[in-house]
Amino acid sequence: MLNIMRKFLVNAVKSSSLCNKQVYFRKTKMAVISVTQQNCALRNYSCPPGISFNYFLNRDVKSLRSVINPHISRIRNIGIMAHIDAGKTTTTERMLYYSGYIRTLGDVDDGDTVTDFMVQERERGITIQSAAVTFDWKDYRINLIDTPGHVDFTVEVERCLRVLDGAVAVFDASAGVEAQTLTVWRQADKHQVPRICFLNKMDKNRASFTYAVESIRQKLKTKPLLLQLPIGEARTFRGLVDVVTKEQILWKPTSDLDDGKNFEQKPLLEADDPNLFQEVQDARNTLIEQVADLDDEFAELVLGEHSENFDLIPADKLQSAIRRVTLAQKAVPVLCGSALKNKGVQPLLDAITMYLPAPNERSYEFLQWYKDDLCALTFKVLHDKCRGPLVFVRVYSGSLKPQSSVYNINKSCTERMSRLLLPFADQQIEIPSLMPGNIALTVGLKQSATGDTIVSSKASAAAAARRAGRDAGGEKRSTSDVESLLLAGVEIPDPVFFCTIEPPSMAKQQDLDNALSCLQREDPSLKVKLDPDTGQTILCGMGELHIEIIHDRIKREYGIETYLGPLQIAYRETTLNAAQATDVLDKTVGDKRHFVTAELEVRPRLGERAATKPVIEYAASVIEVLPKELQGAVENGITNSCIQGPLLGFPVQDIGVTVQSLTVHPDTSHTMISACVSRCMQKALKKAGIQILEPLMNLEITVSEEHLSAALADLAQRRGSVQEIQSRQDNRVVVAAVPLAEMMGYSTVLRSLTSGSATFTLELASYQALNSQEQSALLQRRMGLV
Ligand SMILES: Nc1nc2c(ncn2[C@@H]2O[C@H](COP(=O)(O)OP(=O)(O)OP(=O)(O)O)[C@@H](O)[C@H]2O)c(=O)[nH]1
Repeated sequence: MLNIMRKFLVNAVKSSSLCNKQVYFRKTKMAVISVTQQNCALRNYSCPPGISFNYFLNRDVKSLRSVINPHISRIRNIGIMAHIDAGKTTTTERMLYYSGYIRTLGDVDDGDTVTDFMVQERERGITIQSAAVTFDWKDYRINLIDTPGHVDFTVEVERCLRVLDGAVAVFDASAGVEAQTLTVWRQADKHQVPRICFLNKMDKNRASFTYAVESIRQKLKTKPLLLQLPIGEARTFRGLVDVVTKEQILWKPTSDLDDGKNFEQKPLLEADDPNLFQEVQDARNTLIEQVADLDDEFAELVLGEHSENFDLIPADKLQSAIRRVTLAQKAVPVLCGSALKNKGVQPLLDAITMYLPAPNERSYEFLQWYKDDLCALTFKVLHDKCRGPLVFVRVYSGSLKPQSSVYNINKSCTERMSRLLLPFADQQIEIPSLMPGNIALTVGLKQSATGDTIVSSKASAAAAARRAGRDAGGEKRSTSDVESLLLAGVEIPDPVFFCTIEPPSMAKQQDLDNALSCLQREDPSLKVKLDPDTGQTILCGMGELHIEIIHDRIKREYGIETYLGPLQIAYRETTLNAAQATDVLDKTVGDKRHFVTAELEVRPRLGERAATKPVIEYAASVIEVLPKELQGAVENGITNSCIQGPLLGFPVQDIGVTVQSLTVHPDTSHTMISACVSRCMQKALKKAGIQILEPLMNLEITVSEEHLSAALADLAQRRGSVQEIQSRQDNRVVVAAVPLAEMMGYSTVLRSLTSGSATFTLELASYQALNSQEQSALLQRRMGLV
């Protein structure tokens, strides 16, 4: 019955070896995994041999299966997002504990949390993959996704955001808004995800509620609604006051167990603390005014019967109005606490159910085309050695059933799904169906990759495509246009680093290819290609940490010891000038003569921002006579020639192309047209002269005053230009632009310069032209001359 509950990828406990080469390690305390077999059994990471799953269930872990498909209004699909180290995993762990799904509190520093289950996550104390867990809080089903904070895994955050209805942004209350918070906040804006803010780490020495709120207001350009005030700060932090109800919540340790389960909730009286009482009174009045400004229904109530005395405004009316403005993304509720010290997480859970939307309160354009047919999105793939790929799906409409066939629009294939599982905390429960709004794991889908759209059949995809086509305002669209309307894709930024990867022997090449294709299905930001000159496999990633983790996973999960070549920068090429070229192709294959002449002009598109696809135009004389079906062949030829630039083989970007003349013999195949156009393009690009572009990064370093000058001196040697130095509490934040080529191994250097006290984030800003000296030095290096 419960035979499918097994934790995936949890051989972590068996491993205690450490990766020697570390790009990013957070804590010295994390040096060795300390999860013992005994811990493992208690935490139920996996089922040890000889012990049935019932063994675990019969102990006091909450029964998980009372309601498999709760009413949609009772579901919350929530993400936890933040800058690295803000405390997402610790907060998630507390949520699972207070909701009764785990019986011991895990700690990221001890490497035994539920959601950071990969070996690398536990060793390093960082989240790499997003993890989805399901639990119930009061009468609500919460599907929660803990996302990574490190900038190399931003794509992972974005693809999760698509399937979320709401998010909790976690902040370190001593740091306020940090670099990566801004990135994930922008992503959440893009996907229009309503949010609440949780100011974590209120127990830390330099924690400041006021500072953190101010930084949210200024840097995120949003309206914070203060729903709580802290009682005490830093060492004295001991509780909160609920501004809406004016109740104080004080955590009191009972005996020697301070797990935060016990707290006292009672009205705050003036006699308790007159200053705090007044502060709460003022905060409530401000909150009421703020909400009334944003919500007409509440404004009527405030201006009508309660205009004389805000105290009489019922808490539930204020809560409903806060919910409306949060859902409309006009403002963001702010709560506070300390996950590590077990304070503030239960009110946060209440706020999630109270203020964040249910799936049916969100509007998704594509739903109208599916009506009640199945529409689901895959947002994560894991590979389980026994069960094959496990694909996380979110159902938007219709329902999913095990032992059924589904159609994958992206891959244009029908697949059979064998089982459906709910990822309840660290167990998986088999379920008979999955209804709209809910999230589950599927077993059996072999082709589906992260980001695919799943429907019930090819016919249902075609019906949705017809409806989408009709809704396009009568405008005629191609099948591919309509299909793209049906899919909610995630833009994947181009990788900035690459390196060669080689198996220990040729015999292992096939295994390596299989491992890489599995990893690519899990992680669309990982690109793998073949070097056409050397035949070597090239791994392209979002950063040093990304590539290092992939290398490590190939070794641990697939048992292949690979060799990585030196990490290289993914440069780009563009043209310096405009140039024209002509080409003629005249080939007879069998009894068919293929004849094409092409004349093209290429030119730089100045001011364009990393437009990887060339902008193609046609001379009037060409467009008048060129049949639509040949246009595709011409454009393929142009686009393909931009994949590898003529100078160093890097992609060509920011160019415009005009097809000035084209003659095609009637029997000519499309492949021959593309080949001729492509050759013509290569000639034109060479004539135009190539300029190499290098990735320019936004760098943000948080460093103490004491180490500021050392960090700045080092930056100057790296062609870095400092744009701003901000103050963040006692620290300085240096905002700079630095070429990526100068940042290799920066974490090690910064660590030694600042005795490990500084942190930094690096994010692609743009591409900049190398000057002629730098360009010729690079050419010489690439040709092995220096
Ligand atoms: N003082 C204090 N430390 C905390 C608190 N919450 C988390 N931490 C610590 O902060 C560090 C980071 O915690 P995590 O929960 O891993 O943070 P995260 O945001 O999940 O990190 P990534 O997923 O790697 O981005 C760990 O050392 C935690 O013990 C808190 O409330 N107070």
